Amino acid sequence: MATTRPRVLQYGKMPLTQLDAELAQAYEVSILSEQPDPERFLAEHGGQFEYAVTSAAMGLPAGVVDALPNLKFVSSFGVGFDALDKDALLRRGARVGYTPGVLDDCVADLAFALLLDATRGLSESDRFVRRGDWSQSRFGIRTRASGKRLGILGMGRIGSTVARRASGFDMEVAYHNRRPVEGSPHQYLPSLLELARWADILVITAAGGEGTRHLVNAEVLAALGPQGFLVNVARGSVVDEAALADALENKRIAGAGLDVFEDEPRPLPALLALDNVVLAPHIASGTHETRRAMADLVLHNLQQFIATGRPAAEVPWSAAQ
Ligand SMILES: NC(=O)C1=CN([C@@H]2O[C@H](COP(=O)(O)OP(=O)(O)OC[C@H]3O[C@@H](n4cnc5c(N)ncnc54)[C@H](OP(=O)(O)O)[C@@H]3O)[C@@H](O)[C@H]2O)C=CC1
Ligand SMILES: O=C(O)C(=O)CO
Repeated sequence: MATTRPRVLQYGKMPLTQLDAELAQAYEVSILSEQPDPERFLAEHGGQFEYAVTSAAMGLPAGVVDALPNLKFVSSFGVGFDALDKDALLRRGARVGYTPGVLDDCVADLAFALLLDATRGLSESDRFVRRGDWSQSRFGIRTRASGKRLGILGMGRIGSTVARRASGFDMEVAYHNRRPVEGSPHQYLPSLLELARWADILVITAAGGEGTRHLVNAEVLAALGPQGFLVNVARGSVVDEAALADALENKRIAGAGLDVFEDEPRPLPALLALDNVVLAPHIASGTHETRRAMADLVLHNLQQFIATGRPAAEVPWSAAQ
């Protein structure tokens, strides 16, 4: 007897190619971005899908959710859920799975890579050597990273992994969240401005979305000060990028390391012209090991939901339904 495989709407190609193949093997998959006319496809076939797969980067807009009247579950590749339309999903009563925890180490590693690069001028020194400048001049001396005060905005899963890395660099750690973390050995500062004044290096690991939009603004950057460094591995939306470019250009902060931007994949052009900022194309979770673990959780969440009505890892506002 022929078995019918569940139909899955995949919003676009996944950030791990094997996952596209694995999904297609286990389910009857339609990739929306591959349809010649996605809107027409949704209008004609939207009612056939109970399950959808997407990623933190692609998200899922209200227009798509609204065109899937029977949607029950979305499995998202990534831990950030700011690009998934919460209101539309809650209206639909669809649940949402995501991939927390499995990427913490690699994201914290990249935060440290950016921190060390920004403070020690590693990328800039690489450009210096390749240009042949070494035979004519000396590369300027830079700022020590170890032993400094590390401020963490967002002491969650990734923030606390960054804090563990910091102990190996003999750093003092303080943090700001909306609420202190029970049992945390680190100092809690009730305002971001206080944290920025205290810190030598401010690392952003807070969730993105409207609640954190432009938390790091010109005032916070001024508080960080001309010797201070900013590292962002969370979301570009947490930082006022124009204010950051202005602070970097006018040396109101010393430097920055950024993996995320307000309008990806288009960092503000002003940033591209500056030597005191290191730019990465949103790669913090981009290792073979971590992307594999994320893919496994995307598949597991989908299987679990189909079997039991609950995914293994569910976005908090979805679980609260
Ligand atoms: N660059 C990349 O490739 C990646 C980026 N990310 C980003 O990192 C983010 C963090 O992930 P993760 O650590 O797992 O998430 P968690 O939910 O564990 O941590 C988020 C932290 O943000 C804090 N926070 C939320 N809102 C505010 C606010 N308004 N002011 C201050 N602090 C706030 C929370 O504390 P509280 O609730 O007490 O305020 C919490 O400590 C993700 O949301 C994602 O956007 C994740 C993976 C990869
Ligand atoms: O997981 C996330 O939220 C990302 O940004 C990509 O890993």
